[in-house]
Amino acid sequence: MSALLEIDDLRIEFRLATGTVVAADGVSFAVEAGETLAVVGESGSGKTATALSVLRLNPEPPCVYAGGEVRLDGRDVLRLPEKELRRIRGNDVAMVFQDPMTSLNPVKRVGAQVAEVLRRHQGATRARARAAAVEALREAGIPDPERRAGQYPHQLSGGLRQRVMIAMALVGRPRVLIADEPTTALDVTVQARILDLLVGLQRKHGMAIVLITHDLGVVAEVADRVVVLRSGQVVETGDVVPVFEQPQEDYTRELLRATPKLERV
Ligand SMILES: Nc1ncnc2c1ncn2[C@@H]1O[C@H](COP(=O)(O)OP(=O)(O)OP(=O)(O)O)[C@@H](O)[C@H]1O
Repeated sequence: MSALLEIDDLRIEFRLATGTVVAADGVSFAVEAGETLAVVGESGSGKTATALSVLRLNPEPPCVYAGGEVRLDGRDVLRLPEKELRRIRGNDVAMVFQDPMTSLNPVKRVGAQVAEVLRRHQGATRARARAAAVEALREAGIPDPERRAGQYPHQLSGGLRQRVMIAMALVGRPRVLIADEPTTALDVTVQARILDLLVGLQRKHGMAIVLITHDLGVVAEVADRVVVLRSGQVVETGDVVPVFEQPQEDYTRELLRATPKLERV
């Protein structure tokens, strides 16, 4: 049986005037419903390029998907027509990024931004989308969501803005959530609350999470499995506890050494 999301021997190239950068060089991993898979590795190892490939969101050009497949329910996303890709984005697969200020529209009320996702992807009526948006904000842990829905991004704290992003990502009930450094910009206590929120929503809805992070403390706290990337290649993969307790590769050991404290191990 095939997994919900399977990345199979993926090769991503950025063909630049200065030469070709290989961001993914034969990357393979799979994620099941209800599971959290962390992708870790130093800066430039290909984490984000690999994550964006799941929705075919790397800019083409300079990006070329030069080999392999990204299968969602067995269908290769990289070979789907744009119309079907649009249906998958926000419906089956959603993303949360590091910096909500750049992803939110500064001149639009946050409730309307959440509602728009539903209208765009699911053709919901205005009234239903509005009600669902308030519910999504509530589910994302935003107090007094009716009032907050009428506010603009700059009126919210960084933590609340990230919760709005999570509401936008989850309002379409995606089966896969790709979270790229979702808490990196936040201070430590807010980080912990946002991670708790994601884990809670995952339990409730059974979605798969692909968590991109350089923070192995976060991985230890929330992930089931981990993929260690280096220069576009998977150097080590497995369940988090054995990989962290007995890493097989020097590169993984170095990453672990660079992490100040790991609570679970
Ligand atoms: N749009 C792009 N145009 C050109 N090169 C790119 C582009 N996106 C990524 N790259 C290159 O691909 C390689 C992998 O980048 P990627 O952003 O996936 O790494 P990363 O592991 O996510 O790093 P970070 O932790 O710094 O975000 C890097 O060499 C990067 O410069």
